Amino acid sequence: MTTNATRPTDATRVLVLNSGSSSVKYQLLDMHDGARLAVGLVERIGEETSRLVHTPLRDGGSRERTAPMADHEAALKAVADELAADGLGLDSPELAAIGHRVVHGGLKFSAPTVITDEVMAEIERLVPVAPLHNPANITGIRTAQALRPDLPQVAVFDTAFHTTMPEYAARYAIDVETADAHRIRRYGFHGTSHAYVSRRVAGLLGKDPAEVNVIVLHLGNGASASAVAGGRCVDTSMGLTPLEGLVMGTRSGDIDPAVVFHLERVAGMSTDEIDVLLNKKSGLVGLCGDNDMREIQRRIDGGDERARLAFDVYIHRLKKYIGAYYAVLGRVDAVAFTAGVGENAAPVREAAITGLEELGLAVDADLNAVRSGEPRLISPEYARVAVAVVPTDEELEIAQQTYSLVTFPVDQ
Ligand SMILES: Nc1ncnc2c1ncn2[C@@H]1O[C@H](COP(=O)(O)OP(=O)(O)O)[C@@H](O)[C@H]1O
Ligand SMILES: CC(=O)OP(=O)(O)O
Ligand SMILES: [Mg+2]
Repeated sequence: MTTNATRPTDATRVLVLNSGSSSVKYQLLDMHDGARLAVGLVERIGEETSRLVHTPLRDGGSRERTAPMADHEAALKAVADELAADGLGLDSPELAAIGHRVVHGGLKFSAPTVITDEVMAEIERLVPVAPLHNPANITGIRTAQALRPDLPQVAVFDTAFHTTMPEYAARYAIDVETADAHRIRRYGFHGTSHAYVSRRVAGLLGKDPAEVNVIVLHLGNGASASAVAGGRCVDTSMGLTPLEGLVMGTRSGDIDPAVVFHLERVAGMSTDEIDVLLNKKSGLVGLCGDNDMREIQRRIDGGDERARLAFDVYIHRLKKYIGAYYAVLGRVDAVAFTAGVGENAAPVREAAITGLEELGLAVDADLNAVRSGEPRLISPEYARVAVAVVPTDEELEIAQQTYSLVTFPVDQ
């Protein structure tokens, strides 16, 4: 569908869809006053135990619906039903646009983009380098287009924030012609979160983003680190795909690439089997059978050695990236933890920073133990470098970028 869709005059609401490999997070916001009207999450899409938790914020309280949702289309239709039940349906004339998180935008998209046939074709072309994510994003866009063909649909790309990386950080040291022919380079992901968190940290320090150097640690199911100098990304741990870098829930992060040849030649595994091994059966789940940090902490408390080893491998990798990005930045003003693990797992934060005192880094045990949804400092006052916890808000960032694009369109 080639879209001529424009924002209905006076419409100020934006629906944001963040479609993950097996989940959809969504928010409906009124950009006129910044009010959140509804937030929700569909988990375990494709399983018998799919669950939708919908929270209409005007009335408070959550509604939970547990029902098998075979795919993302079914999940999005269930979301549309929940919104409609609160009089916030997708048919509302107050809806100005729908904003979509799109994980891989390659090099073409360094800014939010109104989705046309050409944009869709590019997102589809990138499926092989974001196999867990772009297909879900595409289904989200198609389902939303079918429900509201008249509305502008906007893509906000995870890769966009990283397009400022210098060439020497983005290039792999492989044959240049081969790399260029196949567009092989570091793209980086979670950019919307890295951008949002690095800005919020500057605010927390009472400084302008242009003045501060920050290491952002986005630790969710997928995890990545980035080095942000004066508001611009200068390096990040994910690469051509979201597989490189930190140890994640189910992904290995960095390994010797020769492991792949070895598994093919010696273990007789197919390329597809190795892909599944590294993306879905590795990381924390591969090391100890669990990918949820809460469960891993419970097991460690009970003396479980495999969970302890998984935790130690996770922390060791995290420390290596903090050290690496410290060196890349030269001067660091703050290290910021974000996403599910970074925001909630105090033992992860403590273990990652312990031993880095010579770098000016320390965590105050009492501040680290505080549970809060607000951005906050957890370093002692004497520390040279601030350590912060900053809840990420990819949906708010996507809503703001979507709304400003449909309100003040730029030539694309
Ligand atoms: N209270 C908590 N303590 C420790 N870890 C948590 C807690 N809550 C969530 N997590 C971790 O956060 C992960 C989900 O993070 P999230 O950022 O929502 O990931 P994603 O967006 O990739 O789905 C869970 O798998 C779990 O490991
Ligand atoms: C890019 C990526 O890994 O995203 P997520 O953490 O949502 O899986
Ligand atoms: Mg996430």
